[in-house]
Formats: sequence, C-alpha cells, structure tokens
Amino acid sequence: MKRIGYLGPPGTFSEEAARRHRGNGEGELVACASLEEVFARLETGLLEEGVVPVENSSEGAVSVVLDMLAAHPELTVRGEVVMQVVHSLLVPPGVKLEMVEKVLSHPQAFAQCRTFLRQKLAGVELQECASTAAAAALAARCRRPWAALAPLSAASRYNLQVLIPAANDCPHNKTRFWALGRKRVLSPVPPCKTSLIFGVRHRPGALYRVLREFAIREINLTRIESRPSKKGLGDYIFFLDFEGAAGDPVVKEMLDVLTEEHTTTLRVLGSYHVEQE
Ligand SMILES: O=C(O)C(=O)Cc1ccccc1
Repeated sequence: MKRIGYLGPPGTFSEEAARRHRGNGEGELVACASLEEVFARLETGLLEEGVVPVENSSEGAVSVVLDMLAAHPELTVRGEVVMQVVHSLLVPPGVKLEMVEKVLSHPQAFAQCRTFLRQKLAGVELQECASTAAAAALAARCRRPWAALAPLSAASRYNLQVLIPAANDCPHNKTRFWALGRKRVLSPVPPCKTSLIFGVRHRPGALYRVLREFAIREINLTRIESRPSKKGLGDYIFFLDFEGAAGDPVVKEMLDVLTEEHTTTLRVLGSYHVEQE
C-alpha cells in the first residue's frame, strides 16, 4: 500500500490535508516528526508521497518547503489540497484564560493568531513546537496551565478543552498543501495546474520576457514567488504556478520556448488536478 507522509503527530492540519489527498483511494498515512523528515523519507523511498504546506493566505509561502523542494530535483508535485485553517485555543480541563502561563504551537499558527495573542494573552510566553498537534500533546501531559493553538479536532484526541474555538486573525485563513512524490502524474484530470521552478539571466526584461510567453498565449498565472538561489545576494529562483497541464500542446510549445530562449534553468515540478473553488 502507498505510504503517504505528513507532519505529525496525528491531529495536525497536515494530517487532515493528507487524508483529503488520499480521498477514497488506498494509502497508509505516516506521521513524521518534521518537514525535513518527510523530505528525507521521500528521498530514500520510505514514502511514496508526502503532503506538505506550501502557502498560507495570510502568511505567504512556507519558504522552508520551497527551499527543500528546490534542493530535491527528483521530487514532483502530484496534487494539491486547499484547506480552511481554524486555530482553536485548547487547554487542560479546568484551565481558564487568565490562568494560562504559556502558549504552545507551530510558528505558522503563532503568526496567524498574532493579534489574538497580543489582545487576549499579552505577555504570555510562547513556545514553538514541531506542529500544532505536538503542542496539543505537550499541553495535555505537562500538568501545567499551558494552552495550545491547534485544530479543534485535536481537543478530543488529546483530552483538552476548547477555550476559544477560532483564534486566527483572518476568518478566511487558508493553507495550500502539495502532495509530493517521485513519480510524475502523467495524465492529470482537468482542471489542472502546473508548477515550475526557473532562473533567468541578469539582464533588463529577463522576467518580463518569461511572463510575456504566458500572456501572449492567454495562460493564466496563479502564483509567482521568488526565493534566494543561495548562490549569492541578489540571485533568485522563481516558483510559478499556472492553469493548464504540461502535456497541453500550447503549454508544451511554451515550455520549449522558455527553456531555449528565456531561462537559465527550468524544472517542471508537475501538473496536477485542482479542485474548482
Ligand atoms: O502543525 C500543523 O498542524 C501543520 O500541519 C503545519 C501548519 C501549521 C499552521 C497552519 C498550517 C499548517
């Protein structure tokens, strides 16, 4: 059976995303201790797929994931899951808001609840954990008035009480997850998106020339992101998503033009089915 890794322990947003990615198909969900571990296990073949967060509607790119993806040329994007992310403030039974001494969570959750924390828990210590569910598990076993920002569903799993059901600052907080793997999806079911990583030469209009190829073919871009190439200050690689599949004749022809004329490197991360929003 296919093994699908995610940032564990059970009860994380990533687990929910991995479950949705699996759908009604077969697959064993495997909890990993960190995102690095998901990538390491994909590399060694211990996992066939790994579901990782790539982008949040309020915090932007999950840069550590983009950087690890750039460093693993064997990996492809096989699918996408977009999830509504609601952070709940969970506490051991009997703990009231004014008793809370420490809040535990994943750094992304702290960032998405910044205003809430400042207004309702000003001055309370924050402790970063490997994931939201790791935070819930620690709050449950520490025997201290410590709270966790975690998915609502983590409350029953870890015997915690829900103090505040929705603590995120933006009500429309969404996170995009990618399912990564080593095998490409060859004929993804439409509607599809395709994701690329590319580099350009340092010259006037270099990025414009790339984007122009999309514009003249009326290909809709859905995201562009730059990350340092790590080769030196001022040197970047670009992550770009667009609507369509790499196998579509127009897209195929455009990718050839980009490779031959406008980029220094171009890697097609993959084409994958997307849910219509
Ligand atoms: O810690 C989790 O639950 C994760 O899956 C990582 C995460 C944290 C906050 C928002 C989205 C994903």
